[in-house]
Amino acid sequence: MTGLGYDIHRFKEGRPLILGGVEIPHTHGLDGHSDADVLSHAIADAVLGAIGLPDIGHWFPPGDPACKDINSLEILEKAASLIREKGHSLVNVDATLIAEAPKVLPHREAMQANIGRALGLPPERVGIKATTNELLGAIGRREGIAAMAVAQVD
Ligand SMILES: C[C@@](CO)(OP(=O)(O)O)[C@H](O)COP(=O)(O)OP(=O)(O)OC[C@H]1O[C@@H](n2ccc(N)nc2=O)[C@H](O)[C@@H]1O
Repeated sequence: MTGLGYDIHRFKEGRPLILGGVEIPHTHGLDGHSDADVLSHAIADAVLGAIGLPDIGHWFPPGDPACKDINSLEILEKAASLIREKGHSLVNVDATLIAEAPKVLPHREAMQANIGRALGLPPERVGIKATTNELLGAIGRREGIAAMAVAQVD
């Protein structure tokens, strides 16, 4: 089965920028109730969607004090454990980050390692790409970062 995930977060000054569990130097971080790791959120929704489970907002409700500043690698761990509990196994995930800045690909291997560890996958089964939005729309105006992902589950 295949699952699809999408997320977007606004930039906010004074927050660290966390993507795939890696803190990336930048002028702004992302706003959110959790650590706002937009990449991990998109991947988690793809994993959950592959077997028809409710999305991350169901398991980690926005505004729930228990989720305040949560490390989103924990969200990935939860998604992967739900897959295993239901008797399925994760085959691979693939994601694209959409951001004008900063350059994220220098951090690709660190993100692959973190996400792979959280999901129980080797790094080569965690695809991470990035693209700009060619200066178009909110992402093009550097107002935030979006991510989309797919997951394959047996
Ligand atoms: C990771 C967490 C941890 O608290 O917070 P953030 O760091 O993003 O703020 C949340 O799980 C982040 O959940 P996320 O799914 O992005 O939040 P929202 O967009 O506000 O959606 C919350 C819930 O409302 C549901 N929803 C959303 C839009 C819509 N038109 N109808 C809906 O029923 C979604 O299915 C989701 O379960």
